[in-house]
Amino acid sequence: MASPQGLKAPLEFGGPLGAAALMLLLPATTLHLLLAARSGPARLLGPPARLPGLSELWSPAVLLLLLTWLGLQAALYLLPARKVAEGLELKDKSHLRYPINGFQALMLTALLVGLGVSGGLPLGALSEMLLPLAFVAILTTFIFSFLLYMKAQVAPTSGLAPGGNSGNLIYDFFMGRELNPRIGSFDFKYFCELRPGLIGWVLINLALLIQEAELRGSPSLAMWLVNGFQLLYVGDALWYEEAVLTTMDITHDGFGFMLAFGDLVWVPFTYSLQAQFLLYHPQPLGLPGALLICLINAVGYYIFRGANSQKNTFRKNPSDPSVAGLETIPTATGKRLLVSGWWGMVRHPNYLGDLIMALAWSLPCGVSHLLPYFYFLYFAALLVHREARDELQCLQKYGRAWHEYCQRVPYRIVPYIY
Ligand SMILES: NC(=O)C1=CN([C@@H]2O[C@H](COP(=O)(O)OP(=O)(O)OC[C@H]3O[C@@H](n4cnc5c(N)ncnc54)[C@H](OP(=O)(O)O)[C@@H]3O)[C@@H](O)[C@H]2O)C=CC1
Ligand SMILES: CC(C)CCC[C@@H](C)[C@H]1CC=C2C3=C(CC[C@@]21C)[C@@]1(C)CC[C@H](O)C[C@@H]1CC3
Repeated sequence: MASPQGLKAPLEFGGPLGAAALMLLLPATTLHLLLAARSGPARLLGPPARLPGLSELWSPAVLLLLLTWLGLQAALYLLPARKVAEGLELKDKSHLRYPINGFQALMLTALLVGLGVSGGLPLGALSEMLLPLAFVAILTTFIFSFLLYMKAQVAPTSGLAPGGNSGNLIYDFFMGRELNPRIGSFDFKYFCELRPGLIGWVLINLALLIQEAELRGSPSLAMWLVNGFQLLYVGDALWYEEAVLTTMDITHDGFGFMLAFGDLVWVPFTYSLQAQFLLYHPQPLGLPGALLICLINAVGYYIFRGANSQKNTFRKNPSDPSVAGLETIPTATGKRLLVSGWWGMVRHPNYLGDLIMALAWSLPCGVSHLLPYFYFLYFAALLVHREARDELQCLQKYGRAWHEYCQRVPYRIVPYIY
């Protein structure tokens, strides 16, 4: 297949070979982490204690459960929204419209689950189904990505992403060809980025907490902390849902296997790893330790939210009193870059806050195992890679102004270190 004109972009992730390797490695890692969390030694590295048979992985009933979940979230997405936001300008100068009702979807899901649990729904049993659920989610993601790839064949060239149209089938399948695949007003990428995976993640956490209460009489303090911190993070993402419209995932990346897998498999099944670990490996945690961990999470959240809100307010209305006094660098595009406040401390202060929170999510699991620190380690690698991708795009957008910003704010994520 010839690549459409004007869409040539340097290959990322090691090209087709790297993409093929990741498509094997990422599902295998997900299953490995789930198995390791349940095993006695809970080893992050090394072979799993045992390999599951196909009968433990495949279940039509679990597939039905997953499809019901996706259907429920799609129905909530289609409900009237408090606001409809416009995305950034597209190549053809048009703007797409997006419903802002993610937080409403979270609340309605909580209401439905609450009603279900009080009516006898055995939510704790979900914790026993995570392995087959992840397996069917992986299969579903492969099929979904194939359908997205086929849909892109009939999309107009202006609707294709800059990165996923190399002409190599494997690479383009992985990166995603179409930028904003939609049927009518239903936007698949926007829907997947924030709803089924993120809300699924907190639901899995809750199931693990309920299961722990059933097993041991009450949930442990460590389990409460992990549930509380991650619920705050997911609630925040959905409350500030509109901010996702300016992320590179929405504005730049195509929707293919990488994002579909990240949203539908990676987030719910690996981001809940700490709670999974705690169910099978209870950890003692005293009040002073818990308070210290809460403080670490609060500091991380303060930086994360402060930095994100400062940039979002500035981009929406630079004369807003909360940002009007900040120092800025003008760029040739007419946009300005903040060079004081949070964005004068490091070039990605929101990543710093996010990483501090990631550490706080692992600490309740103690220091006896590396496994619960997987999220922190993976996330540090993801943010370093993401920061390099973002800076390249900023350099292309802002040229000399970006160079000046880098000179004035030399550290990327951690002051005086990186
Ligand atoms: N938990 C997870 O798995 C993940 C979480 N995240 C989180 O999601 C959030 C969004 O992150 P991400 O999408 O990577 O990008 P950011 O929110 O960091 O946005 C980057 C963009 O901000 C603008 N910008 C950069 N520097 C400045 C400045 N000095 N002044 C003004 N604008 C500036 C540029 O866009 P422009 O100039 O065009 O406005 C740049 O492209 C973050 O909080 C991150 O931590 C991200 C990935 C994964
Ligand atoms: C499959 C690979 C390992 C890479 C997968 C990456 C995805 C898991 C992430 C890419 C960008 C993401 C964002 C978020 C979740 C993780 C993914 C989907 C947030 C929604 C998390 C909450 C924040 O407040 C906003 C984030 C936007 C980007």
